[in-house]
This record gives sequence, C-alpha cells and structure tokens, in this order.
Amino acid sequence: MGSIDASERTVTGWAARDAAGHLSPYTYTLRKTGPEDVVVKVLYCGICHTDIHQAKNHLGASKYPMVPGHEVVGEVVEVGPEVSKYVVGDVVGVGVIVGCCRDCRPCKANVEQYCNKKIWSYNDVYTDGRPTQGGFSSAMVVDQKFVVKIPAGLAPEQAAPLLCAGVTVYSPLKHFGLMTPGLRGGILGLGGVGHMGVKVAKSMGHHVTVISSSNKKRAEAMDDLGADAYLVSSDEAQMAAATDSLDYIIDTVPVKHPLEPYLALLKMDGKLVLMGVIAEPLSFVSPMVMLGRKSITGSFIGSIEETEEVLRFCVDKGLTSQIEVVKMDYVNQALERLERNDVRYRFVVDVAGSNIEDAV
Ligand SMILES: NC(=O)C1=CN([C@@H]2O[C@H](COP(=O)(O)OP(=O)(O)OC[C@H]3O[C@@H](n4cnc5c(N)ncnc54)[C@H](OP(=O)(O)O)[C@@H]3O)[C@@H](O)[C@H]2O)C=CC1
Ligand SMILES: O=C/C=C/c1ccc(O)c(O)c1
Ligand SMILES: [Zn+2]
Ligand SMILES: [Zn+2]
Repeated sequence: MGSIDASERTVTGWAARDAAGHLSPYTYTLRKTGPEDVVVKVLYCGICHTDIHQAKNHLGASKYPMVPGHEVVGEVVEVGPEVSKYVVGDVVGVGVIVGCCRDCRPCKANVEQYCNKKIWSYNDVYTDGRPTQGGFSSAMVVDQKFVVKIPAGLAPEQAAPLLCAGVTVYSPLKHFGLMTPGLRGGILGLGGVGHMGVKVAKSMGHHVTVISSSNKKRAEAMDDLGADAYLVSSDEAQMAAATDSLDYIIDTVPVKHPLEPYLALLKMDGKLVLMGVIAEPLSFVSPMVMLGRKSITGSFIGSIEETEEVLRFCVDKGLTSQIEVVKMDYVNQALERLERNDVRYRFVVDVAGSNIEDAV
C-alpha cells in the first residue's frame, strides 16, 4: 500500500495527465492522518461514466495529474485519534464527496452533496491545499463523515457500484416520493446507473420500462434485470404506443439528446429526472411540460445517509450489481469500452489484486 512514515504515505495511483484521458501509474503522497481521518486501503473501485467526463475534460474544469475513481471499497488500516465510527479492519466505502462546509442549509439538512463548498473525491483541492485524488490508487485518507460501512452480506466488489450508481437512482426516487409500489417508471439508458435503476425500481414494486438506443440489451433487460417492458427510442411506433404511460423517467444518457420524445411518455404530473452530465444546453418547447404539468428536474448522487440506506436496501432485497471485474492494467481498455457502450453493466477494478505499487 505504499511506504508509511510519521507524516505522509507515498502511494501509487493511476492518473490521467491530459485530456486524452489515458491513465498511467503516478506516485504521490497522502496527507498525514488527521484526528477524524480514516486511512483506507483500496480493494475495489468501480468505473463510472463521470470518470470519463472528468479524465477527458468534458466539463472544462479538469486538473492534471488526476487519479479518478469514486466508487471505492476498501479496508480501514489506520484511524485518527478522534475517529469513533470505524476501527482498523472495517470494510468501508467512499463515494463522490469527501468534504463539505457543515454549516449551510444543505449540510444542516444532511444533504451535503448539495453544499456549495463540497469537496469532490478527485479533481478538487482539499482544505490543506493538496489536490484530492480518487480510488484508482492503493490508498486514500478520508474524513470519517464521508466514509460508510459496507454491511455484512455485500461482497466488496458488489458494493462498489452502489456508492455512486446505486445511490444516484435511490436518492431521487426517495426525494420525489417515487417509492410507492405500483408506479410505472422508465429508465432511459441502460448502463451503470441505468441497470441499478431497473433493479432498485423493481425492488420498490414498480413496473419498469427500459428505453434504450438499440435492441441489443432487450433480452438481458427483461430476463436478467427483470424489466417489464423495453422500448427502442428510435422506434416511433413503439414510442407512440407508450405515450402518457410513465410516472417518471430516470434519464442517464451521457450525451446531448432531445427531451421531447421522453416528455411525451410521461403521464400528467410525471417527472423527467436528468442524471447525465451534459455540458451543452438541452431543449424542449414549453407545451411539452405545461400540458400535463410535467417536471424536468435533476439529482446529484445522494447523501451519506442515503448511501447507507441504499446499501442496507440492497442487502435486505438481495440486490446485486452486474459487474465485470478487471485488473488495473486493463483500466484504459475498460474506459474505452465504457465510452463505446460495451459493458454489462459496470466495470469494477480489483485494485488490491493488481499490485499497483509494483508498477512504478
Ligand atoms: N447525477 C449524478 O449524480 C450522476 C451522474 N452520472 C452521469 O450519468 C451518466 C450515465 O453514467 P453511467 O451510467 O455511468 O454511464 P454508462 O455509459 O454506463 O451508461 C449510459 C447509457 O446511456 C446510453 N448511451 C450512451 N451513449 C449514448 C448515446 N451516444 N446516445 C444515446 N444513449 C447513449 C447507453 O444505454 P443504451 O445502450 O441503453 O442506450 C449507455 O449504457 C453520465 O453522464 C454520468 O456522468 C453518473 C453518476 C451520478
Ligand atoms: O458520478 C458522479 C458525479 C456526477 C456529477 C454530476 C454533475 C457534475 O457537474 C459532475 O461534475 C459530476
Ligand atoms: Zn459516478
Ligand atoms: Zn455546506
């Protein structure tokens, strides 16, 4: 896991150096363990499409070298003197956020992901002035407030996608009052977030329609993930037949796309929840929302509290993510395959099993 001395640990991560987004070994130091810090030896880290957006500077704010990865499962190897929530040996998770102001309205309402002073787990600057670096690395130091316990009954590699993809679908369903059994939901884009959307929504007792860009995932969606219906978005007849049928759509498409075909699928008061990170304006004509009092909204990951809830929800409901576990030396191929929509449905890097300290 890197060398340990009285102050700093030297660790190895896999970093992007520029907007080409290619990751390669990079050595850096972690901050000295603070009173409330937990040192996490990374076991597994999921690959989210946001890692591509960030590594390739799709949002125009990327800083390099950048070690991505925000679906992190690891083992606690050291705790600061004031850490009360964790002990050495615990298996824990870290997600998208590692800091917040603790004083604003979102922080006081325990929805710290909406804090304007939140600190991202990578591509950000920590309170000590150091760049934050993510989970494609041998270890991270994280304030205990932003660490969750992985419950017994969840395999660590299975838990990784829940820390972003899982909570990202759970949070809006809870917040917008969409947990009632019998609702009819749509999942637009069957990728990492979308497949968890199908599983979580089915476990809430919803009738779930997958809306996909192709027919390629139909059998898997229906037979393996348990979807009730499948629409190909370019099939006008299928789309027309589904007009006015859905209470909500979770839209996970990561590129610019028209909204009107999906607004048409919503019933009166239906909600289109945007999840994709798209740095271009999306458009629609106002009658598409006025006639039917429909809403277009968005949602950003979930709180620490909701992350703990979705982990528990998955244990209670027996939910698993569908993953492909790879070693770190495959990470660039995995990123390429994710970008060309060739994964079922989340890559998870076996970080601890990749001997990444030997790579430098
Ligand atoms: N709001 C938030 O808090 C979060 C946002 N995100 C964002 O959500 C988006 C999805 O993330 P993730 O699920 O990891 O990504 P994936 O790439 O795993 O899934 C996206 C899915 O969208 C569809 N899709 C991909 N490309 C296109 C295209 N060119 N045109 C139409 N459909 C396409 C595909 O589904 P199909 O084959 O069915 O068409 C694909 O599987 C990303 O933008 C990511 O940054 C992720 C996590 C949290
Ligand atoms: O994958 C998790 C992060 C999502 C995200 C949402 C919005 C945004 O501007 C980002 O940079 C990331
Ligand atoms: Zn993510
Ligand atoms: Zn705050």
